[in-house]
Amino acid sequence: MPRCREPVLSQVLTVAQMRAAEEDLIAAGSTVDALMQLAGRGAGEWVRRIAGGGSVTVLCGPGNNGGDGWVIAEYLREHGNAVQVVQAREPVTDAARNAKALYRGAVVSAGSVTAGDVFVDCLFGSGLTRALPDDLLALLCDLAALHRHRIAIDLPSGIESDSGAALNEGLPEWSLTVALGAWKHAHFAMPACSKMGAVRLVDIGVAALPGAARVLAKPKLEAPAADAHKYRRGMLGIVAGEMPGAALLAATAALRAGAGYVKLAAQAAPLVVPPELVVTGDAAGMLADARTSALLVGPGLGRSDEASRLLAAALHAGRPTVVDADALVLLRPAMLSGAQCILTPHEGEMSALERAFGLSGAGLRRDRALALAEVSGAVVVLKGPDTLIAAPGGETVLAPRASSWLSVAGTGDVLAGAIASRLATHCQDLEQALRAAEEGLWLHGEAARLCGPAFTAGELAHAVQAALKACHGGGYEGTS
Ligand SMILES: NC(=O)C1=CN([C@@H]2O[C@H](COP(=O)(O)OP(=O)(O)OC[C@H]3O[C@@H](n4cnc5c(N)ncnc54)[C@H](O)[C@@H]3O)[C@@H](O)[C@H]2O)[C@@H](O)CC1
Ligand SMILES: [K+]
Repeated sequence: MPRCREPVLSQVLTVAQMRAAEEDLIAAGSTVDALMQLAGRGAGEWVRRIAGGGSVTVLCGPGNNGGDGWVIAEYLREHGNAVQVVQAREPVTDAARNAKALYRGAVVSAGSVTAGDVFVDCLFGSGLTRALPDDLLALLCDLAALHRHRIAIDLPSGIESDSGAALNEGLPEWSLTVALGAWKHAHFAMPACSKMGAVRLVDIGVAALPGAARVLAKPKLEAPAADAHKYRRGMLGIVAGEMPGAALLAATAALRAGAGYVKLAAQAAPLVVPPELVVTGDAAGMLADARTSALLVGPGLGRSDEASRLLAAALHAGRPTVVDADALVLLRPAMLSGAQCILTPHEGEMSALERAFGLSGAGLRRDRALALAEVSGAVVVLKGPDTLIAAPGGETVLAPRASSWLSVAGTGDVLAGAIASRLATHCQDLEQALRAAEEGLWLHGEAARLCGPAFTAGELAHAVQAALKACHGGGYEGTS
C-alpha cells in the first residue's frame, strides 16, 4: 500500500536510516532509478548555478553515487555546458548502469583532462566502507587540483558518512557539498564538515524517520505576555565563584536572551557591574528564593572545596540548572537532586564527566553525549567545532558549523548564560530544557555570525540581543 508522508528536510540520517528511507519511498511507489534522477537533477541544478556557462568534469565511481554523476553530467549537457565524464570504475549497480546509458556526452580518460571550471566528485557517497585505494585517491586529488570550483555530491569521497571521519590523508577541500535526500551525520561532524565548503540539500521526498537526529533550527520566540512582569518572565540566579568576570559575561548574555531578572550571587563583586544586574552576597538567600526559576553554576566557579559546596547547594535547591565549566569537573552523580539540569561540557569537561559517571568515553561524540544524558537524566550540550545536544530518551540535535571566531576566551560563559536565560524563561520539564538548550545554542551561533571577525566575548554577549530579535519576526514588541 503506497504511503504518502510529508518530506522532512531537517533530519540527519545514518546510512542505515537512509536505506530505510529509500525503501519507504520505493514502497510508496518510487524506484531507485526515479530517485537517482530526482537527486541527480537536483544536484545538477546546483552545479549549473556554480558553473554558469563554464566547463564541468564529473568523476563517476562504481556505486549509486557514480550513478548520480551520470545523471548530473547529462543534466548539464542538456543545459548547454561543456561536460566530460571520467569513469573511475565501471558501474556495478543497475541504477548506475541505467543512468550511464542515458548519458549522451563525452567520456574521457583522466590523463586528457585539462584545467576547467568545475569538478564534480561522484566517486563515492554514503556507501564508502574503507579508505580509497591509492590510484583513486590520486585521481581524485589530481582532478580536484585542475578545477577552480570543486563540488562533492552527497559526501566528499573518502569521508565516512556516519562518523565524519576522513578515511584517507590528503583529501581535497570542497567549495560546495550537495547532500542528497537527507543530511548525513558527516555533514555536521568534524573533521568532515570543515572541508565541505557550503552545504546544500536536495529534496527527494524523504519522510520523517523515527529516531533520526535533527538540525538545530532558528527558534520561534514569543514576546512576553501583555501582563508579564520581571518574575513571570523568569528570574535567573547565577552562582559566581572565585573569578566573577566569567559569571558576569554569562549574566551579560542572560540579560539579553529573554529572562526578566538576572541575579548574580558573588562573594566578591566584579569590578564593573552593569546597573541592570543585581549582585548579592547572599547565595543561600538567592537559592532559597521561590521566585528563582532557574540557576546557572560554573563559569568562574573555581575547583576548591568551597566551589564544590556551592555547586552542591545550587543543585540541592531543586531548580532547573545549567551546569557549566568548573562545575562540570566537580559534579558527582550524587549531587543531582532530580531537578532538570543542562550540562554544557567541552571535550575536556566531557571526559571528566564520563569518569565521574562511570562511562567508557568510547565511540562517536553523539553516542557519548547520549550515554551521558541517559545516565545523568540531564540534557547534554557537547561543545566544540561540531556542537551537538543530546537528551535523555535519545533526541539528538546537531548544530550547523558556527563561526570559527568563537574560539576565544569567554564564549562558553556567554553560551551558558544564553541557555540559562532561556531555561529561566520556560523551564518546567525535560522537553523545555531541551528547547532552552536549542534556543541558547542558536542565539550564540547567530550572535557570533552578527559579530563578524575578531570579537570579544563581551561583544558576543551583547550581540545576543540582536540574535534574539531575529527570532521574533515582526512581533517582538508584544503588540501584534
Ligand atoms: N539511498 C538513496 O535513497 C539514494 C542514494 N543515492 C546515492 O547513492 C549513494 C550511495 O550509493 P551506494 O550505496 O551504491 O554507495 P557508493 O556509490 O558510495 O559506492 C559503493 C560501492 O563502492 C564500493 N566501495 C566502497 N568503498 C570502497 C573503496 N574504498 N574502494 C573501492 N570501492 C569501494 C562498494 O563495495 C560499493 O560497490 C549515495 O551517496 C547517493 O549519492 C541517490 O541516488 C539518491 C537516492
Ligand atoms: K561524492
